[in-house]
Amino acid sequence: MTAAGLKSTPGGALRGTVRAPGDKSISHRSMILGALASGTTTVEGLLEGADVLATAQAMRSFGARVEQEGVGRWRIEGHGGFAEPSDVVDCGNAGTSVRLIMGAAAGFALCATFTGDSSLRGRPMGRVLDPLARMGATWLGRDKGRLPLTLKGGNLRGLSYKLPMASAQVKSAVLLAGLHAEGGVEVIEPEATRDHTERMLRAFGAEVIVEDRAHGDHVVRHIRLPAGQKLVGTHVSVPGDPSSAAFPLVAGLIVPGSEVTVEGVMLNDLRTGLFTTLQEMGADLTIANVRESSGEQVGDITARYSPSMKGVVVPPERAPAMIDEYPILAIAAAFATGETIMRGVGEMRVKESDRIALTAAGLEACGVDVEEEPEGFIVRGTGQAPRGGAMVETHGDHRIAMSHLILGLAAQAPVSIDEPGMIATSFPGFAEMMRGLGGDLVEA
Ligand SMILES: O=C(O)C1=C[C@@H](OP(=O)(O)O)[C@@H](O)[C@H](O)C1
Ligand SMILES: C=C(OP(=O)(O)O)C(=O)O
Repeated sequence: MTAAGLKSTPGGALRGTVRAPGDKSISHRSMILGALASGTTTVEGLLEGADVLATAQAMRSFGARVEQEGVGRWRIEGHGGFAEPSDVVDCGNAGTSVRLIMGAAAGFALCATFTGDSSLRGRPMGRVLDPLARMGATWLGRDKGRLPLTLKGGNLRGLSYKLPMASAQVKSAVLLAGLHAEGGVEVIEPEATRDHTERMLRAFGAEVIVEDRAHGDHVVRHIRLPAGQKLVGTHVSVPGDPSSAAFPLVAGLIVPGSEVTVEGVMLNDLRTGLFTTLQEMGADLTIANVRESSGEQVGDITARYSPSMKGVVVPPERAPAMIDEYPILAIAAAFATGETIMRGVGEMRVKESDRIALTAAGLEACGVDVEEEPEGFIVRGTGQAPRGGAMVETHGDHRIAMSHLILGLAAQAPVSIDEPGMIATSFPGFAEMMRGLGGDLVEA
């Protein structure tokens, strides 16, 4: 028997105020740093999505006590280090989970075998294994460092590592390994990526030195973690996830008559590239009540129906600040007039799916003119609602699923997706939230 899909049908205006679910990146890190630290870490607002729950389970297998105390409220008792797991560590669908945990584990004299679901087993791990091997870790696995693989850590040397691609996961893996490397580590970022690991390491008591150095008109970020850091448990309040808020907000922009507010959205400028881009397209997107929470700015974002959006060229250097948001940007672009050109996003091809290929295929199936390039794509909108009326294959990718369901709320005919269960990796409660705003989403 195959599981039912999910179908979204165009209907009336979306209206209401909702709260963004907890940020996935920060939720993963709160579990991992809590387990590495000595003492108690308490977390509120944790995203209880499948990806983060996989990290919680992994932290138990490395010896931490991890308990849920209420909705979004968790307690982690860390022992100041990782113990050797007695079984395979399964990180499910979560790239952030496995890459950060491999980095953290490499600092200890232990042997751990990692695996994941079929999507994660197809994703490149060499990008993390290369710097870890240069620090002295060893690993054994199949070709090109695909999972499953076994990592042996301990006795690490320091490293100065220039990131070959803009990846916060690789940066974080090196920094976490660096906690137990002789001489500390330095990561050099030609393009700044989300800085949640650096911020949270500081909140746990570590010294992290960040320096932006000008090279001509380009700024290169140097992040240094000196040797001998001790992490101490703390309290983490997780802000709302801008990558999840993107879905109800884009729905508000494209469904006629809508007004949707998402409260408590993190506004870290290394995450808000989508909102900047939508405003450049002419979207009626306003940010209010900006405040600080646990070292991050948060605000309430309101999206009002915006029938006159225009296509734009998205600057490639903005990609790290919105890398997970291109599929939903492409949906907004399909309702705008003119070309939206998205380049410098080759990293999209190595996410949960090849997101350039699947976004292009899904939009084309819904009657949208899309041109795929090796490292980007162009969406040509007509200013009219696209035809819709397709069953979109998601290859188990939560963001591809949610993006096309949002399209279906404003297209001329319903859109269905397969594998709706995967949405819970990052946004459990997505369908209920959209229904609460007035969206017609039903099993199909
Ligand atoms: O560090 C993180 O929490 C993440 C970094 C990004 O991946 P890359 O580091 O591969 O760019 C992003 O796509 C992912 O959803 C979460
Ligand atoms: C790419 C993503 O996550 P991860 O790399 O953690 O699987 C995502 O959530 O869009």
